[in-house]
Amino acid sequence: MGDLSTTDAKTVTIRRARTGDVPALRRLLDQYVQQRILLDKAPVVLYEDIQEFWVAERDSDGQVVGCGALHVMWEDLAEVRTLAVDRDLKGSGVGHQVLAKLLETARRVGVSRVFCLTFEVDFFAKHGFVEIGETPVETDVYMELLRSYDEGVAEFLGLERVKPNTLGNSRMLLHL
Ligand SMILES: CC(=O)SCCNC(=O)CCNC(=O)[C@H](O)C(C)(C)COP(=O)(O)OP(=O)(O)OC[C@H]1O[C@@H](n2cnc3c(N)ncnc32)[C@H](O)[C@@H]1OP(=O)(O)O
Repeated sequence: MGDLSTTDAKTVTIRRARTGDVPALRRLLDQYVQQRILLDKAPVVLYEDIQEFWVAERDSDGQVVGCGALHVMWEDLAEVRTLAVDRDLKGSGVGHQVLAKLLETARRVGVSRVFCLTFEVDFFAKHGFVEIGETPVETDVYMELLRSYDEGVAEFLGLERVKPNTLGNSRMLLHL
């Protein structure tokens, strides 16, 4: 057989992440953390969060070329995190496939609203996310969320101590 066509080389399968994917997740993150596009996550955090992650595995060679995570914050609320596609494959539809899977997962677990913090406003808007200002929870839920040790929840709440991490990002919300 000859070389794979360009289309075949970009065909991926979206599957749940496994612990063995952590080095590949790190490689994907490393492409974007230095420019402060994505927040860094230590390997231990990736292992702890592995059950939240989905990956895009390239069919032609089994390489992980995309990832994304869904973090549930409250009964009706989750956040899309760490959505990343290998630099060489950007614009091939992989990001949309991973995000679609995260939103399907959100529906399945019973969440009705999905938050994200991103520079990629147009990309998320294609899936119905809209920019928001205030943190979209009632005061009693806000007070409960303050009890979380999770940095992402602190960013969602807009706490001063994490604001340097989030400068320039847009806060977006999708109603499923
Ligand atoms: C909450 C968070 O995690 S925020 C962080 C988001 N991540 C980042 O900013 C990290 C850096 N960026 C990335 O990793 C990626 O660019 C992402 C995740 C933002 C988007 O993933 P990509 O795979 O590049 O996006 P994808 O290709 O699916 O769509 C982008 C555009 O590519 C083009 N495209 C989509 N499919 C194809 C295709 N088959 N062939 C050619 N072009 C295509 C389209 O123009 C598409 O635009 P559309 O929105 O009008 O459909």
